[in-house]
Amino acid sequence: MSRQWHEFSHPGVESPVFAVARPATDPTEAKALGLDTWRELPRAQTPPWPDQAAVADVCRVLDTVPSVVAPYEVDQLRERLAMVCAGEAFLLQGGDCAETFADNTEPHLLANARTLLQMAVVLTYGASLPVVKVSRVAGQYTKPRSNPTDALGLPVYRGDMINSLEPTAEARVADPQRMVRAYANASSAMNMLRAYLAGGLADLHAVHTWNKGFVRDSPAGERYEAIAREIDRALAFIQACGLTDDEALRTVTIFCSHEALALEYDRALTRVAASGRAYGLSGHFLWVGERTRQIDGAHVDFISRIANPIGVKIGPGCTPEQAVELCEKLNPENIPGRLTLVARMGNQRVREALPPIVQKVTAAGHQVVWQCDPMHGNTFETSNGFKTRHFDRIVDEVLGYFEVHRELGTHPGGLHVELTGEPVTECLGGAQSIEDTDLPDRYETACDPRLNTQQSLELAFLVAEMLRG
Ligand SMILES: O=C[C@H](O)[C@H](O)COP(=O)(O)O
Ligand SMILES: C=C(OP(=O)(O)O)C(=O)O
Ligand SMILES: [Mn+2]
Repeated sequence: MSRQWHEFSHPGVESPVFAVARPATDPTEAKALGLDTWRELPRAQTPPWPDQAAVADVCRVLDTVPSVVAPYEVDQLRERLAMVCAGEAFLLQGGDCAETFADNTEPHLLANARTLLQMAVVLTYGASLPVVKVSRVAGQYTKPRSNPTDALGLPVYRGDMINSLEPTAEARVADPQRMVRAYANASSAMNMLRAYLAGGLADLHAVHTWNKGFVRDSPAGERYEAIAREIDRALAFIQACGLTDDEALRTVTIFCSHEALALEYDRALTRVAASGRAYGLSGHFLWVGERTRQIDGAHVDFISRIANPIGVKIGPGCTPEQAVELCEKLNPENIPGRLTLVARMGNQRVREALPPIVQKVTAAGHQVVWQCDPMHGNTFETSNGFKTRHFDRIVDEVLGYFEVHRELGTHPGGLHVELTGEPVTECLGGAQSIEDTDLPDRYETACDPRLNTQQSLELAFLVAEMLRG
């Protein structure tokens, strides 16, 4: 057998891969691109930095470091999301509510990636469509909060990029140096993920073998056997056709995403591409949360200036008119794949709150990806003091979201979930019947309760059933 490898790929010198982006530090250029306009605007959830000069010092460092992602990757994601927009693909986004520096470890990152990939295989089969995989990773270090103080009366934890979860007054002081640590952690997370993915972590056969293990061991496995068997048969068919060595079966891309909340960080990691357009290169996909989506506010302005695919969370308080305004401001050129509207209505509201929004946005001709976040509208506190969500309500919200889109003839484009690849006990229910008395066993989240591995896969199988109608 000859031993040979391809040392060089040949993208061609015209390829965007060769087009190096530059720091967005030239004041005239930055002004023309509007990259600092947000600084003059009302801003919710501002990190309480005690020393603005220290913030500026840190940002000067981040202004010129190698970015976490590259512009051509960002464009690639936007193109894939354009397929979602056109009903030709499905979007799966998931990961920790809040990443932490302590948990930015290989085991944690790989477990989360593996769970996302396992879900993606099931959904690919269920939807008979390619699945775009986006993780909440490599930058999900900031949190908007309901109250400025916690139950102990301390300044609230706002994510590892801003302060520490440790419950002391000193640890809760916002520290801009944390942005440098966030950048270092984000870059190393992407570095490791890219390496494992290139090495075959996403091999379709391996991922399906893990899923078969899940079906075998899950108390509700029987319900999922039919789909698992069908996937088995499809893979056997592919093998019989001699397609097993296809590169596409072994490698996939996982894009990274986070909430654009600490705007100082995302602005500092903005670069100007060769095209002259600004890219937020702290992540492939940046979104603005329910608490910061004010149309004339800082966050919406900032993401309006970058060329990335972007998202906005919309809760039950969002009016159809507000949704249309967001589309006009964030995607004036109506570029497909540019804007994702992430509905997080709660299972009791989704069936009445979502249709008028979808109708109005569609009637106005806006092309958006419709994504369902069935987590954030279904959070409550148990009598023993744990912030949690019930699996049944999560499933019901997804069901409601599919019903709405089926009724309106629009594409239910994707799912956005908080999950981890570890056997935590943070959300109630699922086949393991987690109850409130089980929550203290492994309640490890730094912010919101995540689906554990089993619950994530169960959700994927249930959604695959829904997708098959
Ligand atoms: O992740 C989302 C928000 O940060 C979270 O739901 C707000 O949580 P809080 O109500 O505990 O502040
Ligand atoms: C804060 C979040 O969501 P939302 O803005 O929808 O509350 C989140 O996704 O963690
Ligand atoms: Mn959350």
